[in-house]
Amino acid sequence: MTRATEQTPPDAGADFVVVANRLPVDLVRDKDGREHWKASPGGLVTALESILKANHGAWVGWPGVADAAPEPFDADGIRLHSVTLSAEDVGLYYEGFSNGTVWPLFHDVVVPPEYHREWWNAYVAINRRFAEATAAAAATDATVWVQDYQLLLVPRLLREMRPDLTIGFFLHIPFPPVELFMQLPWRSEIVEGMLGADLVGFHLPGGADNFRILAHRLGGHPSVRLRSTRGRASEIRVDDRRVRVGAFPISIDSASIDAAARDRGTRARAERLRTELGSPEILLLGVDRLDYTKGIDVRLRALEELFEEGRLETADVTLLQLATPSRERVEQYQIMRSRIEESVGRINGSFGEIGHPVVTYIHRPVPKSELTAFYVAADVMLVTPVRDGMNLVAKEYVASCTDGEGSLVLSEFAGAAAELRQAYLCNPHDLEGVKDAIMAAVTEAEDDRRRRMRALRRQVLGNDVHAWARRFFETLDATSDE
Ligand SMILES: Nc1nc2c(ncn2[C@@H]2O[C@H](COP(=O)(O)OP(=O)(O)O)[C@@H](O)[C@H]2O)c(=O)[nH]1
Ligand SMILES: O=P(O)(O)OC[C@H]1O[C@H](O[C@H]2O[C@H](CO)[C@@H](O)[C@H](O)[C@H]2O)[C@H](O)[C@@H](O)[C@@H]1O
Repeated sequence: MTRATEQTPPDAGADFVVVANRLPVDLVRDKDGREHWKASPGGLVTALESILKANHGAWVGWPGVADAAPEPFDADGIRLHSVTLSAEDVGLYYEGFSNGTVWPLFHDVVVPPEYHREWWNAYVAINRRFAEATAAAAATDATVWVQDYQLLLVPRLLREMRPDLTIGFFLHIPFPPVELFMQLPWRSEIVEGMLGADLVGFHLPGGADNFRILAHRLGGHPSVRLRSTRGRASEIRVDDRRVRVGAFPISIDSASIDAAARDRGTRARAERLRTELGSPEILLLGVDRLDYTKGIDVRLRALEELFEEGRLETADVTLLQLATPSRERVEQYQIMRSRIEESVGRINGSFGEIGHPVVTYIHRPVPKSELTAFYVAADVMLVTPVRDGMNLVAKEYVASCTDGEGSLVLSEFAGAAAELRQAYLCNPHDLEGVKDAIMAAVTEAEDDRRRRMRALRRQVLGNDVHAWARRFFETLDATSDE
């Protein structure tokens, strides 16, 4: 990787810049070629909105379609800077290196990662493009927060271009064990890229530990553990700099989801939904991007066996599975989609009645209000990923259980399991264990179920996404004061 050249800060620029693969709005191109913007209000936007507005904030990201090159514009007080990606860039950098190499490698190699020099070269070039756009958007001494695995090289590139900046980096997906990470042909470049930040954040302490070990093994950078009242934190020495490393588990806008779930319209929609689904005694729910990490296949297999064994009665139980389309041009996603749709067909063929499938499967996004009604309607939420950075769906479900009813079956391999200890935890690789967790969630005494949900709600309502952003910034501020 060649060094980036130092740049002069722009006269006017933002004091706070978020850099993410995607902008907080998506450009939508109609069939007739017309373009319009659609808000994509993820949790990150909600968490950072007030900080962005108060600090002349800017957001640098890809508008979501190939070859789009809109000029910078303001949306709700935030300056949006688009990074243009050609169709070839999308194929090599986004679908290729980001989602064909890093995503499976960092998710415990649940499908084989592919290592292609052409993908890597494009990843380096596009990371440089993001860094250049950020360097041009940031005011002197600004704070920049780089997001996620698509931009692992940006912190170092940006530091080389703009040494005046304070740089934070947060990884939203797991950081893998040393033995797996060592497969990566460009492992040193990736670690050095991340070490360009002043603060590197992970969801879990284990990810931070893995990173610290790799920084030493690959770059010879020593580290020390810091005393911290809230979890473990470390500091890595990189030449004359100190890079802080720590765990910052992300959350949701708990209060607003709680309020949306209490809304009369939402509750009425939830009632109607249950009727439309045939008024089942027990409504199971799954909500995921259609991704091979999410374990949709695991829960379908568990359900099929529970029906076959007669432990669940098909007359009483129905599953609503929302599987929103994701990364559809990546082969492993196509393979997983076929497998899931085949299972849904087989289960309904074996156990459904005319007009009453036992699995209702939706493969398209639904509006947020509809999703909240799904959460309110469900008796049991099934979250069974084989590996997941956090899983916000699990927390959203808990925030929606405003009457204290509802049970969460949660994989131990989701980041959320570290906080949601009172869920019905299961190992997604142990099918009998998953079946037992579902049965416990369905059959446990009401008092016990309510006790679990009370504890889960205390956790989720007491630790929201605003607290997450605050903790990250306080730590980042402390590093720049030292
Ligand atoms: N509005 C809407 N949001 C969705 C839909 N499907 C998933 N989501 C949201 O997408 C997010 C998924 O986050 P998470 O569970 O952490 O998994 P991720 O997909 O790997 O980021 C949650 O905030 C969900 O509410 C959908 O169909 N409609
Ligand atoms: O942008 P896409 O390729 O369509 O993918 C959507 C996002 O998926 C990933 O989400 C992760 O972040 C969540 C919040 O921290 C976390 O709960 C979840 O476990 C992760 O999988 C990805 O990291 C994002 O960059 C994508 O935008």
